[in-house]
Amino acid sequence: MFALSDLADVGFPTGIVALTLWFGVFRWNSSRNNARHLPLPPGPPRKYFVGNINQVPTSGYEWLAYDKLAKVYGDLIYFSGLGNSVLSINSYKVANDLLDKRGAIYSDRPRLPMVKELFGWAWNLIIMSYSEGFAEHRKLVQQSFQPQIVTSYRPVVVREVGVLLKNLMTKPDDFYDHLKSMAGAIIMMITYGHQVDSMEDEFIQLAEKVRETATTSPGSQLVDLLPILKYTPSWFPGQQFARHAVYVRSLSHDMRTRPYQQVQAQMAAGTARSSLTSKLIEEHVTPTDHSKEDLIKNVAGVIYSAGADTVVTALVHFFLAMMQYPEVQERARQELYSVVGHNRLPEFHDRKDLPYVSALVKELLRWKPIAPLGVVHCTADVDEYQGQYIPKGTSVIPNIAAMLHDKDVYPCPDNFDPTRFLGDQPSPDPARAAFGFGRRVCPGRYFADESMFLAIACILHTFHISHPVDTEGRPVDLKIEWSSGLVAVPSYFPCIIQPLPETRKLVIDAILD
Ligand code: HEM
Repeated sequence: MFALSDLADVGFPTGIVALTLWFGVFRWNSSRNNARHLPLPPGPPRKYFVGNINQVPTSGYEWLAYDKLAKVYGDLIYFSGLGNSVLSINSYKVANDLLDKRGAIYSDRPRLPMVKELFGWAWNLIIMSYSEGFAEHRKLVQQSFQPQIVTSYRPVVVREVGVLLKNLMTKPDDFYDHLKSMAGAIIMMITYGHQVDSMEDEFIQLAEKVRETATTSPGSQLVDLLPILKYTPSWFPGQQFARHAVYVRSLSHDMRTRPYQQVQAQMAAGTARSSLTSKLIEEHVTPTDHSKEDLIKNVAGVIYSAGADTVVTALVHFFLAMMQYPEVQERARQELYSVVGHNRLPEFHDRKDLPYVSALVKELLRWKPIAPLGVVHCTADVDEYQGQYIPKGTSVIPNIAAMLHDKDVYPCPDNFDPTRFLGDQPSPDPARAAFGFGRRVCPGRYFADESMFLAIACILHTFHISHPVDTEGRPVDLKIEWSSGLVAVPSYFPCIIQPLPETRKLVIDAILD
């Protein structure tokens, strides 16, 4: 991965030309628009030429590094230099004031030449800017995941949770793979009517390859700060990422087109299952009008790319929390037994009678944030906030992890404690930050919440989860590390998963079609 200090690797002439051009343009624009000479928000000391942009955290666990800086500079930290400005937001209040309430200014995405132009992800709504068709794409995705529509996906979730339970019974050590397979199967069935039967499925494998390449957050690469570098040839010293880009571009292309083509072929043969894609094709594509095909490919592709990883990560955190907090696990199970009994699995309609399990799902979103820095926003215009000037084109990074671990809002934030959401004065719902903000808030949030609830309720109802111990009975050290991509994915850890005698039969009988 590149850091700004690697500038020497880029080669003197390219570096110096880029610096001069970008620095000059940036200085001219900033002074022209800040007519009242308001101060910029505080940040680390700036050096001549590069400013303080080289202090943007990029080396892993960035959310903790921002949080540390916030203790020195406050909730808003500003970095600038080389023609770029970055604003880190470290409190929910500021995120709500700017990203939610001033959505018209704060909902664009930055240019991100690395991800969009080199890696070929420009079609993906997650990083799409206003000018690239955001409104049209967003509308279609949002319509497909409104609460009323989400309830129509429930049979698919029920089926795949049943498969998950069976898999956990037969091969408990592979729980991580089973979760990936379940989340992928749900998304593929809803989006493309494609039945996933195992991790070997070609589309699950494709998503795995994409996941392997997504180890850094968009915006953290040198080429994102100095877009001119993308014009240097792939053999240029320090441009190894250009070669890697060719591979990633092919994955992006396949993810967008291959499942779509499968639906097209099945529709032509009359064998297609009804799905989001088949419905959109029926509504928008005619023999003489194919103009909406790209839009449909993009919309389906973004659901495929965004929907599975996030839910898998939340569920892996669930196993971790249950290992570490056996008393929480037992209380949730007792609630399930008292409401659902031993003769059937939990169902969606049970949720209203399961306050503790519902609180557990909320605590899961808060405890180990899934997307700790969300997705970077960008200002579409200049702005003023608390007497400070925020330039147009500023990349805005919400530190969601810090907001969900604010000890004034969530006391003892590192503890997994669902009771914080119960009683007369519950803590605020973490969904207000965990799913992002304003016009870019996660459109899949209702669906994610439903899938997580059912999987968690059914697992707790049928399995006991415990921490592995060594030969002397001491808990094994788990040595978990979290990745730095958009989703902070934990590394594999061992976990003991055993069927409960009371409900074992329910897993064996779980209906599969
Ligand atoms: C626990 C699960 C999930 C979490 C924590 C999560 C979180 C997020 C966050 C933080 C963002 C960025 C919002 C912003 O820019 O402020 C986002 C965007 C997005 N999410 Fe999710 N997400 C989850 C599940 C899903 C699912 C299941 C889907 C699809 C079915 C989905 C689809 C999307 C899309 C399409 C965007 C981009 C929206 C845009 O840029 O306008 N997400 N999500």
